[in-house]
Amino acid sequence: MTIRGEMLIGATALRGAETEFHAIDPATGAALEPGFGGGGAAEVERACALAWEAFDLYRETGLEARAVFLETIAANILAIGDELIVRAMAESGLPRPRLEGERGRTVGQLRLFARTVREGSWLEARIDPAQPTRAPLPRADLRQRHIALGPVAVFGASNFPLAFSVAGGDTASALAAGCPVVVKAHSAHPGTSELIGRAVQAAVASCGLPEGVFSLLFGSGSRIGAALVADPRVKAVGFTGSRRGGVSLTQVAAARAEPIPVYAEMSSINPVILLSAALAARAEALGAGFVGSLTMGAGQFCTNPGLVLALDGPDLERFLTAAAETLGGAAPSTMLTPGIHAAYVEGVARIAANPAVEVLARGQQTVGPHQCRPGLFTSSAEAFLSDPALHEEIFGAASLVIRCPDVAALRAVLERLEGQLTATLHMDAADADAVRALLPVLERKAGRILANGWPTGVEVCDAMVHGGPFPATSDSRTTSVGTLAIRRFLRPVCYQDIPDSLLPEALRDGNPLGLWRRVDGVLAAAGGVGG
Ligand SMILES: NC(=O)c1ccc[n+]([C@@H]2O[C@H](COP(=O)([O-])OP(=O)(O)OC[C@H]3O[C@@H](n4cnc5c(N)ncnc54)[C@H](O)[C@@H]3O)[C@@H](O)[C@H]2O)c1
Ligand SMILES: O=CCCC(=O)C(=O)O
Repeated sequence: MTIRGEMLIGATALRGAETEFHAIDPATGAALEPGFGGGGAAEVERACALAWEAFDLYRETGLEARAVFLETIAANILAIGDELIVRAMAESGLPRPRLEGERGRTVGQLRLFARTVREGSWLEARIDPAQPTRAPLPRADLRQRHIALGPVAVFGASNFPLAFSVAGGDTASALAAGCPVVVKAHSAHPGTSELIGRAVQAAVASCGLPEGVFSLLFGSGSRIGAALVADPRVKAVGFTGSRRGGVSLTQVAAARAEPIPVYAEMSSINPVILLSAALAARAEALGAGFVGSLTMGAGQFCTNPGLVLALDGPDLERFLTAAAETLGGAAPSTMLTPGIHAAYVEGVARIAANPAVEVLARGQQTVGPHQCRPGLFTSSAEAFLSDPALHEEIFGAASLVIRCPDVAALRAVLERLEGQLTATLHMDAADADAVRALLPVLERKAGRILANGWPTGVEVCDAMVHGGPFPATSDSRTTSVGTLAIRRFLRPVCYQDIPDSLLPEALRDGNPLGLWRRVDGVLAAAGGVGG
């Protein structure tokens, strides 16, 4: 497949007339060919018009047809072959094994949503049959299902150029829900985006779907990104990126004549709590394991463990010695973009200059451009509680260990934290009482609570929650990874006394889709009303 520097608007491919830009290979600083033309108002208008035109048809595609569409996208992505991996490596600085794994995750995610679509429980069909003789008042026939919200604007993330980008979780879950998608590509990996975009575009065509089901735009976030979110035909937004970008888009969405939901995943420092018995039993192993998670992918994971809490004492010293030793040997690795690298260097300089912070260890010196030199820092609970600057995420392999004088201080630090994607507990049996005391706090703070693991590496499955209170996300009621993500793009509709032949199939008496439905209060397997 040839990368042409073109946007994909419905079935067409065209070059944007706005400012040309190139992807940068962060490992060399060199500009990659070809150049990409950014889109403008005309392309946003066309993509949104096509998406709106496609909406009513696409949202009523049969479950099987929609599932096959998702599976076709997955097959088309695999069919691109090594060109995809080579281009993604050049545009992101990420190594081959990581990108091959991410491609597997992306394809698996699409197939998981195909399974979800076929199974149909996301329709949440509910039927309360009429009770014409009920006294004192009869009950009407009431039936509920979920329908797609409308066209969704998706912002590709820089740090997962496949799994959180053009055909990543936001796109897969929106398409699964029945929503057309307009992607605003991340300018860090436009070639990867075009390759994946063409795979989706080809699937739309071969599955006989309306062309507006998918479009891909390039260009400036504050111009076409904001214009897309402001467009009245767009009904929801999926975003993974910076806190500033996510907050700005929620403001654009809230200021519309018709405000819409923005599902922005933004910032998290993912606290890790080392409880006393666990620390006593395996401080050295914990130190090494922690650094493995911290330095994975140059620390450019939203699940990166950026904060460690433990009671001060000899066992914490053992942990710190092991972590410092492992981190001291950690090789530098290329970061995603010059901008992300500059923000990391600035963040590390800022924390290192904080008088309440000790620099415990740095990784090996960098040898190339835009490389991340990992950093490990320590401070006290007292300093953390009095200085909000210490709560800020440094996107990259940097982490702060807080020495807590007692359990009350540890709990106070937790209470002071903003919302998080994850919270991790390292515990042994003797820590059970401490865990019981902390769990209610962690439930309030985080979307996922882990025991004796590391937060990096999110499983794509039914039970996953990759979300959490602000600023982890802009809407804590859902997740951007896993099958529950489909809910973000659905809303319930109730049909009262609508004749059976006019009802959507999901709600008809004969249950032609064979769904699990709640009928007269009872969750029932395939079968007609009353059957
Ligand atoms: N939470 C995460 O998983 C995560 C992932 C990547 C980056 N980040 C953070 O974001 C920083 C910058 O990285 P990035 O470029 O990937 O993120 P970003 O938020 O700057 O950009 C993400 C996407 O949003 C668009 N965008 C940004 N601001 C916008 C605005 N005001 N209006 C409309 N669109 C806008 C961009 O054009 C891009 O397509 C990193 O240093 C890091 O701190 C966080
Ligand atoms: O960067 C955000 C996603 C992190 C993730 O998916 C993972 O840790 O696997």
